[in-house]
Amino acid sequence: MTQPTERTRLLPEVNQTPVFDTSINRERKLRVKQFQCCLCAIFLSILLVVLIATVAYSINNSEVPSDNSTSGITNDNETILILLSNTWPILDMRYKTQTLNDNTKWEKNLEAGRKALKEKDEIEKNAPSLPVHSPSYIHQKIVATSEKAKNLTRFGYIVEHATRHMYSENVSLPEFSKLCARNQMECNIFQKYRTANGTCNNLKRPEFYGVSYRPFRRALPPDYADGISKPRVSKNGKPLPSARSVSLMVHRSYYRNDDKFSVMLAVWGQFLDHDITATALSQKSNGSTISCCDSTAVTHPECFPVQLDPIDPIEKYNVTCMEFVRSAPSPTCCLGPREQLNQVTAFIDGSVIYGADEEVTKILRNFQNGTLKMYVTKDGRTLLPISDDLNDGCNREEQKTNGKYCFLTGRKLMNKFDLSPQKRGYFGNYNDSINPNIANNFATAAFRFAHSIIPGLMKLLANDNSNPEFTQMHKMLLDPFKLYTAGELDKTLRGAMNTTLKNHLFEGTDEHVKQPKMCGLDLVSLNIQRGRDHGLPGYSFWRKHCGLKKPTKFDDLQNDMDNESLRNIKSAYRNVDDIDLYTGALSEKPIEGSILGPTLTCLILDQFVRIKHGDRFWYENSQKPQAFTPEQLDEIRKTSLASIICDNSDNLTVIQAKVMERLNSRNDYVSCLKINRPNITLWKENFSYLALTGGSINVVTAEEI
Ligand code: HEM
Ligand SMILES: [Ca+2]
Repeated sequence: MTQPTERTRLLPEVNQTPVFDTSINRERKLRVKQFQCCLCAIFLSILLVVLIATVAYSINNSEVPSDNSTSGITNDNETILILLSNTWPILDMRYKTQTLNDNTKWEKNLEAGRKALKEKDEIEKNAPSLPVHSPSYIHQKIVATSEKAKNLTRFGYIVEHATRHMYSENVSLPEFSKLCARNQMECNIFQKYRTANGTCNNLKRPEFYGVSYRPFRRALPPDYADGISKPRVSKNGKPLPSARSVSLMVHRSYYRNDDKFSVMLAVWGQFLDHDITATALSQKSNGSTISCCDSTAVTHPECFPVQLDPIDPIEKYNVTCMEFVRSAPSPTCCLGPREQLNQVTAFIDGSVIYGADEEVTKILRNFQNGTLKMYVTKDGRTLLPISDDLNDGCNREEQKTNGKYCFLTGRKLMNKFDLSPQKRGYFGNYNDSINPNIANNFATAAFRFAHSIIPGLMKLLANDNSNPEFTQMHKMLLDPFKLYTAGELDKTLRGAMNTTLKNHLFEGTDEHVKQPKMCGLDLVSLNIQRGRDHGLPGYSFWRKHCGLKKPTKFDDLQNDMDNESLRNIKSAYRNVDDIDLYTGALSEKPIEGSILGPTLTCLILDQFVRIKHGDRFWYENSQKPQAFTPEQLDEIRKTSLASIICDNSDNLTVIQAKVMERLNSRNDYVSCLKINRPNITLWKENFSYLALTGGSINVVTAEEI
């Protein structure tokens, strides 16, 4: 059976009847659903810029919080100057790997890898799976890993164990001239549209840069306990403090309602995140989940459960261990340390909507008027299609009552890095030497900063905005079927635009302490544990990477963190180099007026610079044949998330123009009819281009750089 993915499992053409009505592919009047892929991707890009701009806006324009005694701010100008003095994007540090090629020299290593895979498959037969619909089950299912990823990561497993064998045989690494053998791929330089999997975007590295199903980029060499794949340990060789202890000790609840932004900012952020990162998790060879906390059963080699201290508040609920399965090893073309697999394209190309490879794209499309398949509710409204897996953790009636899943950069910098959208004209800084691939640190730590701004309660607002209802965020997230009821979609949209974000940088939810029985999972612990699983070096090394002062002792961080955070960090960790990136970076004093400290600013900026400057199909680029005309670009610039929401909601008639900002007198309701929209008639397909090339394909052969 195909594995579900969070993104899009469609009903197959025949005979699958989930709990709810199957779809009749009917078209509905809504205009936006008919957008072509490229258009939607552009809108995504613009909205990304809005997101960054919003964060950036906060960096320069927010009021300094009144309670500086706890949060403080970092020395803004000095930090910005340090950041600016880096060469951007910041150079990745290379490290040694050994090219895999047909050379039989490696065959015995690969043989050892294959043997390890067989052994794993054998152990797995007796290792338990998780109970369907337990929180961890849902977690493993929604952190979706596709069938394709599963098969690829099996090769990753072989490579990892081949590397281990090579090391154990004490084979010395010979000098190498290039990191990996590069296959040569032929690309059509006249290709007007992006490919679904990102290939041929970069003509120098057509099958690697930005492409889906490739390993995450390493900005710093990994720090594994054994140099190959075992999760990071303390500098003194002992285990690190448990991720859960760090979560409880350092990530204290520190609520301060941020009244500037609405939950829509986070909703958008997460949507964007899913366009650029999706880490493959380990699963059994038959695709089932892996349970790690049953001490009486066989332990799966990919288990890395979070240990709990006897004093943990969860203990009283008889929970002694937190489920955690490692991310799957990515196949690489080299023998070397373990890498993780990004299942999606690094470009902001709408892969979250259309799929990140050709096969998925085909499954999703109607092949009629450029429409996607949709689910049509009884009352004729269209929603996303339903998963075809009854056990995907969501697709169940009982889930309705059983929602147990519980989880809780400044304008100056933006301008400097050309991250702001142009008001007119083209963006001229495409650079084919830039590797846009998503950094492991970005997916695993830096961009997860936003987990700290999600409120526990969501407002639901009916038409007249009176009598708000409240629902717990985690319940709402796992109850998509509520949207089948007329009015619920609009209530949820209004709620997201009218609930303000939390700004608890030193994140931690009341829930993860008070209601652990409900959760069994704590997102902060997962983030920390994930960083160790991926061998992310400690926080201090990332400071150095960003040009900031690398601490050699805890007290060196006195100016960078507030007293309480530093005190807690000191009591949690033994060595300053042990501090996890997620914890250290979130504990930094924010740059004045921002919610992000310097390390997060640096890592996030670096990634977005790469995504924009390294994308040949960026909507503002002037390269032909894909370039838009200046007139088309002007139309695109009229798009806003507000107009998209107006067009796709059921009966929303008024909206604030800046939906990611709170409704207020300067951002008040306006009629949906008054919101600007692009004139899409400028996109009437021009076939003369095909006629010009006579339908023939000009091929450029990719070179090595
Ligand atoms: C209600 C809101 C959210 C929930 C419940 C949630 C939950 C999760 C969970 C369970 C994971 C996987 C944890 C692991 O096992 O390692 C995850 C990963 C992640 N989250 Fe969130 N998240 C939310 C919002 C956000 C937002 C707003 C952002 C960013 C703006 C974000 C960024 C990320 C990133 C980058 C990852 C790694 C994704 C990957 O590579 O697979 N999340 N989140
Ligand atoms: Ca993408």
